[in-house]
Amino acid sequence: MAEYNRVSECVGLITLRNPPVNALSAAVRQGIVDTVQRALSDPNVKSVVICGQNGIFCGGADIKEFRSNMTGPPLIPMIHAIESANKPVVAAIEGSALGGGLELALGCHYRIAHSKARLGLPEVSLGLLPAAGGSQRLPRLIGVPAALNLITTGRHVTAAEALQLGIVDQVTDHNTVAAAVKFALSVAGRSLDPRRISTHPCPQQPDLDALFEEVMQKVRQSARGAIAPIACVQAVRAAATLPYAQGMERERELMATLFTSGQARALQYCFFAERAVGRWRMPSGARWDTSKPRPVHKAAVIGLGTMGRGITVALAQTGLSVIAVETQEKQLMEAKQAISGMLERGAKGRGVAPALDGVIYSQNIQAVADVDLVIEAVFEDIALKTKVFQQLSAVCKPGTLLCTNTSALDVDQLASETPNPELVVGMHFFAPAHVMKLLEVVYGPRSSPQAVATAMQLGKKMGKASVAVGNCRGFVGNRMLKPYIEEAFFLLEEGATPELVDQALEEFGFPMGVFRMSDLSGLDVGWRVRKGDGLVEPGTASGRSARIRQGRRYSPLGDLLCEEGRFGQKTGRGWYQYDKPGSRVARFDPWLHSFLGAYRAQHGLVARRIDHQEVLERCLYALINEGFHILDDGIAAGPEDIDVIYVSGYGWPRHRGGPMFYANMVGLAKVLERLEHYQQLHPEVPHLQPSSLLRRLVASGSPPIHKWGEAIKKLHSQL
Ligand SMILES: CC/C=C\CC(=O)SCCNC(=O)CCNC(=O)[C@H](O)C(C)(C)COP(=O)(O)OP(=O)(O)OC[C@H]1O[C@@H](n2cnc3c(N)ncnc32)[C@H](O)[C@@H]1OP(=O)(O)O
Repeated sequence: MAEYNRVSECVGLITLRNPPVNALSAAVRQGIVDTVQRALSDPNVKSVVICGQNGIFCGGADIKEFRSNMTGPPLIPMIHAIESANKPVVAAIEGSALGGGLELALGCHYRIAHSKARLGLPEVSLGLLPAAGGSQRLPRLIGVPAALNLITTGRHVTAAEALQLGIVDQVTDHNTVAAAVKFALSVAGRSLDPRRISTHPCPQQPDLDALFEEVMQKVRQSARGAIAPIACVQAVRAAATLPYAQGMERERELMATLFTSGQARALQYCFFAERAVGRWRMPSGARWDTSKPRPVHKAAVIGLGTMGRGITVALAQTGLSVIAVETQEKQLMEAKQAISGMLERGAKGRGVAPALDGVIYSQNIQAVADVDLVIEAVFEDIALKTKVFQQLSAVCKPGTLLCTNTSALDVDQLASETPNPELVVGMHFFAPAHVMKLLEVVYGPRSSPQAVATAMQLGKKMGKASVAVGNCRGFVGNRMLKPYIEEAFFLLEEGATPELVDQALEEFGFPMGVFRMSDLSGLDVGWRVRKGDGLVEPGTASGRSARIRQGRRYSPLGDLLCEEGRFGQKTGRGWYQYDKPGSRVARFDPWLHSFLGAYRAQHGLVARRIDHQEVLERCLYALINEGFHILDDGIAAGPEDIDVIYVSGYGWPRHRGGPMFYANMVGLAKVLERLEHYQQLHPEVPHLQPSSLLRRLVASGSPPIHKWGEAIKKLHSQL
């Protein structure tokens, strides 16, 4: 797990070997301890180089070991032994040096990095802090403000930035190990005292208290209830104010609390879930590893409204050549200007040239004749989309993949209107499409595995968290959102206020509660859908019957606001009021509160006191319950798919792992009991009726989430 060689006669070369990322497993740590000892005791060795195999230095501690009884030598004494060595030790950093990997490098006396390497302490994103001395050494090396930035955000820096910050001593474009060996030879015999970071004091920083207060305030605000960023600030404060040994003790105490926390479990679950969704599978048995994607060199986007523009930018930024089609000349010109602006801003942020030449604009759908893949992004209307698909089928070369960007329409219905339904998949982007991480790749019963593989691969290229899901109303994300929003409306009828509901959800960790979010996205969006579903009736009806539609409880509150022209931020009025249309600061609106009072009186409803607990249970458990239906229906292959969708696209707090992980943490029996309780109180609300899968999982002893897949298979085979 760590290989030892002597090179250039007097340099001991230690190579970490643990594919794919040379994580510091027990065996690797043991290997390092043994090989360092060997190099230090060999009188022929004057200096030592540590590198990683296959172009990657080290991806940090082995995260998989965190949930087991950890064995093998601990990291801290291992790094101390390197730092206190009497021969220079040089880290040769290629690929990544992250977490424990960078902490190992900080224990070395010198660091040489390849220009393409990335370095960072991302422990905070796993609910931890750099507790192998990283929180104490980094501030001593680069100063408190820069260390706070890196440790509390977990961001990775390029080799160039690492050099500028003083994390590395040299950057090379050539063979990093060769450069490190040469460097190691040049420093052999020099005094190592100034190179032992733990012996340095932190660089002086004026007004330390004010700095920490300011950073702590910022971190608390952005953490939305996550505890690791706060512990990171506390650990760096210890580095800045205490001697090294005491700082290490503080680091250890803070880590002990984080390590066993539910948040760390949730965040580490998210890390693996994001990778697991790439290993997609369909109910037909088709899978990621047996389905070969088609090459996509040229793509097209049809319809350049908000979504089409974002999709064009996301595609062009991957280096693809894109044909962007909009039939109206004025809209085409406006879109061209907007897309160029987005590409320029994006390129500036990434320090690269904008891919302006990668996009060709056209008013004519014939321009897409030779593309490999088309994404249709016209208005959300099945008749219009069907017409576009028929045109595309006539125009495109054989084998072109036809994708529809839709948030709710029936992908299978669209596919059935084309001669090659196997080439059709949905690609549900989220606005703004070039920014938002989530992509739902929707397959119908006739979509070919190759079409799914191609869309998934393209999503990955665009940097999206791409999740393959089955075709149903609302797919996964929006289908689960419906009962969540409905419960929020019902709570208003029963006595809650938008402020109360939003506060409960925001304290839980959502960036915005349901009503602030509805004001942002526009109340008219849901209104249009409900009209299409035949649910909206004139607002004069009163009494209980006005609130039962299509045989189930219905709240017309959202419709009534729309009838008043209150569409949210864009009209300056919605569930809240705004200074002017388009402004973003939501304010209490006395009109809304007297409207709610009058509405309750008209419908004979008596307002009661509702607390945060009830808001969370009704909104979140209704959403989770729909998640169980989705799993039972085979629309999502596993709980990870649902959780990645909610964390990457719907603002579910990452430190709570996603709705299905949260249900697992709360306890399935408790979720079931609360759903049953609310269902008894509200028998006319079908989404509070516990899903049969939830019941069956509880009956089978509530297996932990990583065993749900197995349990579901077993339960289905018993049906
Ligand atoms: C006392 C505590 C001291 C230290 C604490 C730590 O060090 S915590 C760990 C800190 N390190 C990280 O957070 C890095 C995590 N890894 C990454 O960011 C990326 O994997 C990386 C290294 C940039 C490589 O990215 P790439 O896109 O090339 O590969 P991918 O992410 O798909 O990973 C490939 C497979 O490796 C598994 N893996 C990655 N890192 C670790 C790790 N640190 N421990 C265990 N396993 C790791 C990853 O899960 C992938 O496997 P798969 O089977 O596909 O899930």
